[in-house]
Amino acid sequence: MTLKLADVVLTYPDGDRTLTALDHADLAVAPGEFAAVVGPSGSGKSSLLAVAATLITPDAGAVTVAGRDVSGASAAERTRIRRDHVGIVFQQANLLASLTTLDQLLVMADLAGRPPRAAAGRARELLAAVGLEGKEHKRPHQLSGGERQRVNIARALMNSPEVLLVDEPTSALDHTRGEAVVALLAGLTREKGLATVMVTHDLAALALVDTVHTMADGVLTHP
Ligand SMILES: Nc1ncnc2c1ncn2[C@@H]1O[C@H](COP(=O)(O)OP(=O)(O)OP(=O)(O)O)[C@@H](O)[C@H]1O
Repeated sequence: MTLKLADVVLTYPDGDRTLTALDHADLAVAPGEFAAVVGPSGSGKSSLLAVAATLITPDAGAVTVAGRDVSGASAAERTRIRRDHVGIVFQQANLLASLTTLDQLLVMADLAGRPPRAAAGRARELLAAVGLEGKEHKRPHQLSGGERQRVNIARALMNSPEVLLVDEPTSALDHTRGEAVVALLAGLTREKGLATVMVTHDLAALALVDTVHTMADGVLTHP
């Protein structure tokens, strides 16, 4: 399994009580598997992604990312694991307004200390793979919402992650563009052997995933 959460418990302080956001959650995603997590607002879906992304350390349980046990890892080790093995796609593209499409991707390689020449080749390849050939020199305001989300996906793949975590990728898009973005994620997951987890409210998106996990009050149930 490329991504594995075992018996994960996560609580947040809530006044003089604690709120259980993840209640003994288990999740296993294999290479090339496209998994969806659905559930009502506040049920713990974003918390699950944050734990899988090593952004939050749970109170208990084990988290394995790309074969690395991150449970006991230091903050610096977690940052390195996240940078080298995890791609994260948020709801809003969060692109840097002044940068071209190509530079949005090159920044990622630069942060990871990769040589610029190889990075430029990879960035162009990824932009072609997400259907953005010819848009390399456009800035975010010159792109449509769907195109910005494609840049976001290409950027998340820049450092060749094994795990791709995607939070509500279609929420800012109309139905047709949303469907195209999910189809793109499904294709990339298979082609690149990614372990992909997508949180979604979009029932149409579920037609293209392999597994649907349901979250309710912090409890994750499996197909
Ligand atoms: N930093 C935090 N501090 C305290 N409580 C939090 C924090 N983040 C989330 N929560 C609470 O934890 C629970 C799970 O939140 P989470 O954001 O994971 O749910 P979600 O399923 O992603 O919701 P949505 O679909 O609305 O984004 C909620 O009750 C939320 O209010």
